[in-house]
Amino acid sequence: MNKKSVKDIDVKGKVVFCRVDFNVPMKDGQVTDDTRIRAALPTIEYLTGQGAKVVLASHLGRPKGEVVEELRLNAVAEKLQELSGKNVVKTDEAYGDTVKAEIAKLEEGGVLLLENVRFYPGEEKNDPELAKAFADLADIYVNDAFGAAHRAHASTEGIAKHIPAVAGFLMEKELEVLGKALSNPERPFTAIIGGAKVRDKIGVIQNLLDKVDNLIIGGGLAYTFIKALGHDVGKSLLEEDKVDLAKSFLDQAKEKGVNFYMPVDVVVADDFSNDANTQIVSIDSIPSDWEGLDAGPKSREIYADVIKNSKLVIWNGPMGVFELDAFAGGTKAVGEALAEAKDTYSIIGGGDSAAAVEKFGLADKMSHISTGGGASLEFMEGKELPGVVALNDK
Ligand SMILES: Nc1ncnc2c1ncn2[C@@H]1O[C@H](COP(=O)(O)OP(=O)(O)O)[C@@H](O)[C@H]1O
Ligand SMILES: O=C(OP(=O)(O)O)[C@H](O)COP(=O)(O)O
Repeated sequence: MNKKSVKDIDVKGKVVFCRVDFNVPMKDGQVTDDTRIRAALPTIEYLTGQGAKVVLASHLGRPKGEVVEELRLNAVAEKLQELSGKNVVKTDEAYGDTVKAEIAKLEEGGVLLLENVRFYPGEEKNDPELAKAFADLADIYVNDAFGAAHRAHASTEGIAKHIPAVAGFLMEKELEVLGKALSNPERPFTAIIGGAKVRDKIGVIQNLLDKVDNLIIGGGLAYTFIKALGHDVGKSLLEEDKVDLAKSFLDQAKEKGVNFYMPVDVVVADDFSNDANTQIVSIDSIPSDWEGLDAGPKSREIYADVIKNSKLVIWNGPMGVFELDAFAGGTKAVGEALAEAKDTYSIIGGGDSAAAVEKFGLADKMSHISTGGGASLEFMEGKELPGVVALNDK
């Protein structure tokens, strides 16, 4: 990497604004998967060990510039305290005089976690004033939030214009591992794209079609493609205005010789809950008031077969609503197929996908679990990540 890292600067006694991606899955106010917090520990431990005063910043969810009580970072601070064994001061704001006063009280090696940076409208707009307000808190900026590196926001990009800006260890490691695997990919190369962020992910497919041999579409993303084939999707997740785009991807895959796989059958439910009535239906028979929440058994078999015959697989986004046991089967099947495919290099990307393999006890069987979903996809597309570009060159 041609960017400076924490090792290239002296941080002793300095206030370091360290952007991390603590956008972790939560339920009932508790952190349900701490992968992203654990992944940031090496940088935090290095900085504190060097005598820096560490000010951590993260987003959680998509509060859209407003305070959303459930998206405060208090539970994350507690989890960090437990995992790091260090006292973590938590502020209820992310900049300003109160925060400055708390930072002034920090000792060398102390850790403070700011409030969710997305409570401020300026964060996602990359407002220069907010970026300056963040920079005013610290002497040095460290970006260790690989999962948010594809976002040009005030705390991931704007701030780097004001103070020395370097990469953390997680950022470095992700770029190195992904760079190695994806610069000259082993073939057959398969991408599996699922999850719920349809708008984010559908655009990525265009570039993937020039890179991969096989493309598997699953999860909530699949229904826009099922619709593109002319089928009704009932109450399933659907981006109506992306149906034509999905249609064009189906055509392009044919032209480019990419094998395109999507579900042939799905598990539909009459309610978004574990107690819902469910049926397995072919994709041309989704009942109008039911929603598709998982891949069906035939689809799982097809996916497993493709995985078994691939040398490199990048998987981003669960195949169904795996958080509910009734709809976890498709995601589990893909995880198990990857775990069994010993000659296949498997890269898992995304907060929820990482949580899924962790939940099924398969995490140690994957070649690399990336903390970034969208970020790893954009990296794979060959796009420059704004959070990386903004850092100081070596
Ligand atoms: N068919 C579906 N309908 C609705 N939500 C789905 C469906 N399949 C998967 N999901 C949801 O997608 C979410 C993860 O999506 P996303 O954020 O795109 O993945 P990642 O964090 O791995 O990048 C999970 O919470 C899962 O419940
Ligand atoms: O969870 C994240 O992305 P991911 O779901 O693609 O892994 C990152 O924290 C970025 O979050 P965002 O997609 O709301 O900007």
